[in-house]
Amino acid sequence: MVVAVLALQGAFAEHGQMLDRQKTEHFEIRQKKDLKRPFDALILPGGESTVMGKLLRDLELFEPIREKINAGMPVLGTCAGLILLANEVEEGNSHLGTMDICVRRNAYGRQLGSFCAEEEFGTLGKIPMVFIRAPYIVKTGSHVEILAKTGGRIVAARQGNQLVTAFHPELTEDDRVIRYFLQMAAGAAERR
Ligand SMILES: NC(=O)CC[C@H](N)C(=O)O
Repeated sequence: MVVAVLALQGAFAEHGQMLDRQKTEHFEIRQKKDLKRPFDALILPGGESTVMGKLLRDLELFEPIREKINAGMPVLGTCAGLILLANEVEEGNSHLGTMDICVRRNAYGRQLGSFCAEEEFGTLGKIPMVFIRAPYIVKTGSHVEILAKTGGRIVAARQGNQLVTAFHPELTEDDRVIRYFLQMAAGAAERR
């Protein structure tokens, strides 16, 4: 299993460290030629979705990455990565738009911009969740499975090969979310 981490901006290094802890091979995608190297799964990290969206387009990574995801490449989008995957962004433009969700950016206001919570995640039990100027999901399409909520708001979901979290699993020691994603990716690799 080889995981590619989009490394244009934001918290990509932390994802690399998390993958190291899982003893999973990984490399960074910074430019178009990096996409030539084979990989089995992709991580879109947290950061600033507007900046990442612009860089994806400027560096001509946008279309090839969108095509890979639409063709079934397992992808984990955390925070800004979630926003990049959403097909609807309230009061803004969507980016890759491969996932049938509508998101609200910076959704908790300035005061509550960053906070921690502990909530049930699918069948994994209670997961510690770190939110940093996080979005939440306001609407999901019929093929989207809701995996976690905090304060009644959707903060994790899955649609087939796409897994998104509004929080940052890479910033805690708890490895259950990344293990869930790696299993999802291993299942997809088996089916190929
Ligand atoms: N920690 C994050 O990734 C924050 C997301 C950021 N507020 C955005 O809108 O892109």
